[in-house]
Amino acid sequence: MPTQLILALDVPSRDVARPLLRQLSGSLPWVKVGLQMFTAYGPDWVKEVADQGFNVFLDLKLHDIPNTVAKSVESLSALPIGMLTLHTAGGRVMMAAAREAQLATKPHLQLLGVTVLTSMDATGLGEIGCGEDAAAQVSRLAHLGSASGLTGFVCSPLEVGMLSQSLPAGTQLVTPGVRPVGADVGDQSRIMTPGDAARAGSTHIVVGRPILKAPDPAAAAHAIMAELEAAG
Ligand SMILES: O=c1ccn([C@@H]2O[C@H](COP(=O)(O)O)[C@@H](O)[C@H]2O)c(=O)[nH]1
Repeated sequence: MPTQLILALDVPSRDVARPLLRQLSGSLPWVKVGLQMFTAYGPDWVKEVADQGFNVFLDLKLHDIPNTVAKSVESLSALPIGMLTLHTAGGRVMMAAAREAQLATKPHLQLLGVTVLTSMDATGLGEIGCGEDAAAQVSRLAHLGSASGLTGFVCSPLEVGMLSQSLPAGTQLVTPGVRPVGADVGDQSRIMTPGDAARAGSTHIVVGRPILKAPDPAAAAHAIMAELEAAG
C-alpha cells in the first residue's frame, strides 16, 4: 500500500479545524487528534472527526504505570479511533499490559509505540542521560516494544530503513518529522521530505504545520499526497 498522509490537526479551535476538514473530506485518509485539541474538546472532537469520514489517529502518548495505561487504553477503546500512541519508554511491562487491554477491547486498533521524539537530537538525548545516538535508542526501544507485543512504532523517517529490516514484516512505521522542500523545520530535528520518507518505507507520514500554515492548506495537503503517490 502507498504511504498514507496523516494530517496533524494541531489548531486552536474547532472553528479553525472544521473548514479544512470539509475541504479534505473524501481525499485525506487520516486525521491526527493530538494533545492540543483533545485537551480542549475531548472525546466529542474525536467523534466529530470520525463522523466526517476520517480515520482518527489519537496521539495521546500514554506514559504511566502499567495498570493506569492499560485502563486508559480500555477507556479509549470506546472511541472511533484507528491508531493510539503510548511511549515505549514506559517499558516492557507497561507496553505488554497496554497491548493486552487493546486486544481484549478493540482488536483492530493499531497501538503505536513512540520511540524517540523527532524533536530530539544527540544533545537533547545526552541531557536526559541517554548516551546513545538517536538511531541506536530508537532501535532499542522499538525492539523492546516488538518483544512486548506492539506491531507499530512512531519514529523519524531517518530510522525507518533500519527498523524495517529488523522488525517483523508488516510492522507499521509512522513518521512525523516530515518537511516538504523549503518548509520551515520549526522544532523538528530528525527530518526528511515526504517523498524520501515514502521511499525509505514509512507506512504513514504525519504532517502538521507545513500544511496548516500554508497559504492554501488543502492545496498543500494535496501536493504532499501527490508527492507520496509519485514516490510509489
Ligand atoms: O516523535 C514525534 C511524535 C509525535 N509528533 C507529533 O507529530 C506532529 C508533527 O507536527 P508538525 O507540525 O508537522 O511538526 C505533532 O502533532 C507532534 O505532536 C512528532 O512531531 N514527533
